[in-house]
Amino acid sequence: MEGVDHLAHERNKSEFDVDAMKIVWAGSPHAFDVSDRISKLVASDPGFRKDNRSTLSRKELFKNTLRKAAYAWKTIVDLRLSEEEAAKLRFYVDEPAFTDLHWGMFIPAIKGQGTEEQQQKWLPLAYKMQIIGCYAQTELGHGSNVQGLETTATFDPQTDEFIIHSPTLTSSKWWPGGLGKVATHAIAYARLIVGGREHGVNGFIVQLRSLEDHSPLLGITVGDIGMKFGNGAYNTMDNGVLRFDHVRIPRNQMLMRVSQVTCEGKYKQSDVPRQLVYGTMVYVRQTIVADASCALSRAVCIATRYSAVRRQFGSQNGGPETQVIDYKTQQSRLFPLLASAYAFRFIGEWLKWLYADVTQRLQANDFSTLPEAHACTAGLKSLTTTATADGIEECRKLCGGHGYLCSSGLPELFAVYVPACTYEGDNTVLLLQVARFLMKTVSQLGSSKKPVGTIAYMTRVEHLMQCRCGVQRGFAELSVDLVEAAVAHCQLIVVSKFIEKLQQEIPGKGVKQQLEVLCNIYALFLLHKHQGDFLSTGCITPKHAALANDELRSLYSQVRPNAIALVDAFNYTDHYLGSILGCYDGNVYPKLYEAAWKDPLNESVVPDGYHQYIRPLLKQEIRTARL
Ligand SMILES: CCCCC/C=C\C/C=C\C/C=C\CCCCC(=O)SCCNC(=O)CCNC(=O)[C@H](O)C(C)(C)COP(=O)(O)OP(=O)(O)OC[C@H]1O[C@@H](n2cnc3c(N)ncnc32)[C@H](O)[C@@H]1OP(=O)(O)O
Ligand SMILES: Cc1cc2nc3c(=O)[nH]c(=O)nc-3n(C[C@H](O)[C@H](O)[C@H](O)COP(=O)(O)OP(=O)(O)OC[C@H]3O[C@@H](n4cnc5c(N)ncnc54)[C@H](O)[C@@H]3O)c2cc1C
Repeated sequence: MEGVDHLAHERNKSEFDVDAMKIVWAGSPHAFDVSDRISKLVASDPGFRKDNRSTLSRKELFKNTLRKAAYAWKTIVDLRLSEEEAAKLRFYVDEPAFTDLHWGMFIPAIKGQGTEEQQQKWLPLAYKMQIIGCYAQTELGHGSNVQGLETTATFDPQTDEFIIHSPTLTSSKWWPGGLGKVATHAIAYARLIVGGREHGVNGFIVQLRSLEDHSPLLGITVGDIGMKFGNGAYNTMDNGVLRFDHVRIPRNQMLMRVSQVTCEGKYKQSDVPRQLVYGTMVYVRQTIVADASCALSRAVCIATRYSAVRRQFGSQNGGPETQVIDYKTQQSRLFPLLASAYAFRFIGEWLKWLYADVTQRLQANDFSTLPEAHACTAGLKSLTTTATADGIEECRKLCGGHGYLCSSGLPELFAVYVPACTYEGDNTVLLLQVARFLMKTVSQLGSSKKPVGTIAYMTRVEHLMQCRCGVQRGFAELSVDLVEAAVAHCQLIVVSKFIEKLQQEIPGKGVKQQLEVLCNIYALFLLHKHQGDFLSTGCITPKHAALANDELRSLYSQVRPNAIALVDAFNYTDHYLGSILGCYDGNVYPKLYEAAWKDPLNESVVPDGYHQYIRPLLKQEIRTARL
């Protein structure tokens, strides 16, 4: 029945203060207030409805996304929302759109790689959305290998301009979000050529479309790259293709914080690492880690609530069947994902601090922690997005057949989320960067440069390196093992930062105890998953492994009575979850049944095509092949 909380009996079992946990999850009382207020604002506004997405054609879907983006912007302006509130509103609108790249990459690129003068010119236009930007780095032929990009930017001292050109088909920009139909400007990455000499890849601000009639400017060929995975999903985003035919831009539209070109045609490299050109990617990778905890927690919330509602087998003397959340196999699949959602939340908080710290250091020309920041953002982006994509799929399976319905919210969440394993850096390529960082650290062991921070533990491998006098086989030859080492390194960071979080003052009855249980589940689940490595390297004995498995079972039993409360702590509205299986009141079956009849296919009792195709079949009016 509507209005009845079918999960009340579960919520009454909770052993901790859920409201206090909501503050922990949000990060602070202020952050909770903003999140709670904005999520309810979006949920209550029919202008942000999203339950019809799966029935729209691509063009209808995209036009609806443009409408929503404009409506969101009007809401932000009318309500005078702060930057923080506006970001939260775009988050809870929950639809990949050109605004992700305008706010998530175009503006950060100008802030990170533009000079003060360039920031003063372009940021006000971007903040007022008087221009709409995208981040055009990837090309048809190159994405991972940035130094392989082929677009050229040739300086013309006669006119004090750069000539941006796509010399080959494979140099066509390909994938940039927002580029296909909306962006008026791009940060385009191209090989800088001055006086016939190449100076690597740099970013350039290029106008693509007229601000009067939105038509592509002279020399610009631009369009959408076509349908992507899933029906709705990321097809609300106009990922685009772009070719330049000798497009001229003023010299002052090369982002010049890292490198400069003077009007005389003199190239100057600031005394900063060339890799600062990659700074925007580092920034986005750390935001993607926080986003992983959001995506995984959404899936876990749906699967946990539904696992408490769903009963299957186990009826005694006509009594109720067993809740599937009580099966040990369901717990062993679900609770590590619940623990991971919390673990990724806290590592996302730490990574945000690390990024802010390295940014502050860079302003003082202190590059000492840049390699660690690169390795951590690359590795943790890879680790958390892989685990989250796999976790969303596992949550779909945890919901049985109904998990495969669009009304479960899980297929759409999976289809929108999985490109995170690729964009902002293919996850394997990024792990190889971590492996390179680890190997460089190992090569420096024994020198005066002692490993600190997240690699401090590596002093303990020093003796291994000294006794291992074997021939150093090539990095490429060992890359599979090195990638595994990189994953282990990142997992150690996640566990250690979860433990550090527990050293903090955490208010609320039973809250810290619950987080300790989740931290232990996260760590012991990893130990169980990789116990072969731990046993073969002598890190643990078989007895330790058995103890760990026993403890894991005990921990699952401790989580069980608190599971619903732990996902309630995410404080997601039913609108944001977009899932009948995950609805707050657990009133699943009536909602599933009602939703089925809303499908367009049920607009008529007799389906289109019956008279043309089925009736002749049934009436044997179609000549059957001679037997
Ligand atoms: C649906 C809603 C989603 C919501 C998401 C939420 C928030 C996010 C907001 C927006 C996101 C929305 C949508 C997604 C958009 C996605 C956009 C993109 O995909 S943009 C394109 C991304 N592309 C890449 O990531 C390319 C990956 N490749 C690279 O980064 C580089 O090519 C490389 C792999 C790092 C290799 O570079 P290079 O060849 O130049 O360097 P190496 O020779 O390997 O190393 C030399 C040296 O440099 C160090 N280094 C490399 N990179 C960095 C860096 N970034 N910072 C610092 N240092 C770096 C490296 O460690 C080496 O050092 P050393 O060993 O000491 O010599
Ligand atoms: C939804 C989506 C949105 C995107 N948005 C943008 C955007 O806004 N702007 C933008 O510029 N780009 C964007 N991209 C592009 C994205 O950044 C690239 O696709 C990504 O960086 C991966 O590069 P790639 O496609 O060249 O993959 P590849 O590198 O071609 O990957 C193919 C395979 O090769 C392997 N591989 C590659 N190099 C090595 C190596 N050295 N050693 C071992 N294995 C290797 C990879 O692991 C992978 O298995 C987007 C992509 C997607 C899917």
